[in-house]
Amino acid sequence: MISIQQLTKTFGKLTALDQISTELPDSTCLALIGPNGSGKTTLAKSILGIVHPDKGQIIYKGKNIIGDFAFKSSIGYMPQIGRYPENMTIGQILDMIKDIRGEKHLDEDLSDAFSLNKLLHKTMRSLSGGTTQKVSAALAFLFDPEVLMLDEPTAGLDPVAQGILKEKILLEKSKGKLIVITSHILSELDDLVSAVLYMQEGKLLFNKTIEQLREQTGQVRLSSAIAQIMQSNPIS
Ligand SMILES: Nc1ncnc2c1ncn2[C@@H]1O[C@H](COP(=O)(O)OP(=O)(O)OP(=O)(O)O)[C@@H](O)[C@H]1O
Repeated sequence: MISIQQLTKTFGKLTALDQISTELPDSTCLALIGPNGSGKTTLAKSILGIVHPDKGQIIYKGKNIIGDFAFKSSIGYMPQIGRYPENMTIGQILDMIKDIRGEKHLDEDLSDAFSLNKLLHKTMRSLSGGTTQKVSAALAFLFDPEVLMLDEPTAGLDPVAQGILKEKILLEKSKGKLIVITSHILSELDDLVSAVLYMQEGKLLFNKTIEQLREQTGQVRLSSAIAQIMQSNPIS
């Protein structure tokens, strides 16, 4: 579980994160959603250690992880657009990252399911957007991390690859992992997420389970439930 306490981040006069306090439990696939500019990426990057918050704490296993580089080995990250050295091949990228991490225990489920072993000789420059996404997904899960942060993970993937990734996400959730997905495509989250954290203007509006959202709104589909909540609680 990750516990976020009074997390605040400003950029000049803009408050990107406004005293966010909430808990992200294990065995959860949590959707981090909200309008453009609401602070989702800033929150995700704070957990990833890319953004340094001004105030507050992010507690993982009893320790504040802000500025703690050791935590990074517990987290897998799939960026929306993966950027890799263009002249390197998929095989070289995989080998380089395995070398740097030096870990023996590898989870190659996604590499195998996406048949990346047939593409190892291809340079990153020559890959389609979807294949680059497959490499990013395979890397995020490769070291069997306890926490996964996935940014628009299925965007750009074909339906078969989307299905493979969704199955993998659900499998890892069932093993007790915390998976945080940032997405604007609510329909892709419907069969995946077990909780929703909704942000608006740097504030946390709610962090609720799917069951709570369904009970509150009477809606089965996530997109309909969120739409109903936003209509009944418009934020000016
Ligand atoms: N490095 C930065 N310097 C200045 N302002 C920033 C920086 N990063 C983010 N912001 C601002 O902080 C606010 C929150 O941005 P953030 O990227 O977290 O939003 P988001 O919810 O992820 O948006 P989107 O859905 O468009 O990706 C925005 O107003 C953004 O312009």
